[in-house]
Amino acid sequence: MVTPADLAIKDLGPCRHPSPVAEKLGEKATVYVGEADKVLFNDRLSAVLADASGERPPAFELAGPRNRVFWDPKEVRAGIVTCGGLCPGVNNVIRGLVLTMAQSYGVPEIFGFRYGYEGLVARFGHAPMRLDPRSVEEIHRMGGTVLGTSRGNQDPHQMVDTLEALGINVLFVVGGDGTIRGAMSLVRAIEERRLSIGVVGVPKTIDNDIKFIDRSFGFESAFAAAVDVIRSAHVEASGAKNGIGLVKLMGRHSGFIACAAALASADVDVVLIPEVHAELDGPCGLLAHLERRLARHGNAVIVVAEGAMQEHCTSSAEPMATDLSGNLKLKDIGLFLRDRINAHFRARGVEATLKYLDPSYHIRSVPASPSDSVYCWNMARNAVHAAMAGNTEMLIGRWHGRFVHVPMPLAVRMRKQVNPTDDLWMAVVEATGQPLSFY
Ligand SMILES: Nc1ncnc2c1ncn2[C@@H]1O[C@H](COP(=O)(O)OP(=O)(O)O)[C@@H](O)[C@H]1O
Ligand SMILES: O=P(O)(O)OC[C@H]1O[C@](O)(COP(=O)(O)O)[C@@H](O)[C@@H]1O
Repeated sequence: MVTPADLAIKDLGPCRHPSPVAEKLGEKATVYVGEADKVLFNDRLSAVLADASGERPPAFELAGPRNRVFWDPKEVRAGIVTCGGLCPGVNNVIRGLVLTMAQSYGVPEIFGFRYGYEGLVARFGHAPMRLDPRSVEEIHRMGGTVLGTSRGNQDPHQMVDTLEALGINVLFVVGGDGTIRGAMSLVRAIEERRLSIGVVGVPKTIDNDIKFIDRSFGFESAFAAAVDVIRSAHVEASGAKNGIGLVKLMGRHSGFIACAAALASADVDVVLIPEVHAELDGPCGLLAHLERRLARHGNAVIVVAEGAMQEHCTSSAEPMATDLSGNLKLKDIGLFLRDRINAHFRARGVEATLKYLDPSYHIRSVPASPSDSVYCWNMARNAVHAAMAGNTEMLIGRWHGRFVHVPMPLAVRMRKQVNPTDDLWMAVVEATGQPLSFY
């Protein structure tokens, strides 16, 4: 077995050291490439990956400030862009990037590109914002992103045109898997032109579904907001005869928000997530379970992740629509369940009162919680340290409690999902008393 001490720089696997930016500048390159003791080797992950694909396990360089930096801070013109869906803490990350660049390194010019990757394409006419410590002083108090965001693919060459025209040499992308893929195509275009521009990512996902990020920023704030809504659903359900509270939460492919919010509220009787198949009908189906629950307790609270049970409301004949970024547009499982549950009890002559709550956009637009605020700050400052050290095509990860440098291609290779045989799902099953699956 390989141990950290065995890992020389050449064994860093897919990490790009020295970075392509450093390689291009040859003699001028002074990038600090790390030492063996700065490398985090992950046994558990190695076992998983080796089993699945026989591939060499990845090793991550620990994040943090370096003794020597690649860029002369006085010559840095930095850019920040935020893409995809909103998430609590994006403003904290912007603020952290600006403050660390300006105050720790003395970077003189920082541009905030507006409305996601659109802001990097001249024809949209979104002039970049100038950012400095003063302009970002208060932004962490608000949800959302002061830069704006968007979905939709943009031509990487047109985006590089803008970076080149403004003389940007370090770009921070704050976004999810789509944004990271966009950043990778941007890096290809930068390389084709043999430019020296580093691209560093801060992973953003309310769904908590990016690999090598134990817990994504904003996730905790979002599920804390969901807990309040679940409480209301519980109050409504308890106050009615055969009361049912049905809460739909975000989570396209991963049910982390639903699981965490259900566990934190302790008021939930059924959790439905994309990773665990659920039948509606039959003795082991959801409807029969609900009937039994109402007979015994007189009320029930259900939390459903938006990506759960999609097979019940889509037909294979009907092509799935996509949003501008190419993400599948899901059918509304909340409304579908509301109607099916109501119809089921009506058909049986059982008087039931169902209240449906959909707080999706509410929970992702709240300001960051105190612990997410600390986390965002650490993500941002480590991203700046990584960028100043000359890294590119990487993002800041948090893996087994350590901030690390994760190559972008590795981060998007597979999606993080709830494992139905692992602790989180077991905890949900034990807390709710629901079966392992409705199947
Ligand atoms: N494969 C891809 N190649 C290039 N750009 C992409 C790709 N996938 C998504 N993008 C772009 O990245 C941005 C954010 O992607 P999106 O999927 O909307 O959100 P997120 O980054 O949160 O997953 C959008 O502008 C989108 O068009
Ligand atoms: O804002 P939109 O386009 O309605 O998107 C909703 C989607 O955005 C999310 O909140 C986050 O999605 P991304 O990570 O792709 O940005 C999903 O949970 C949800 O399905």
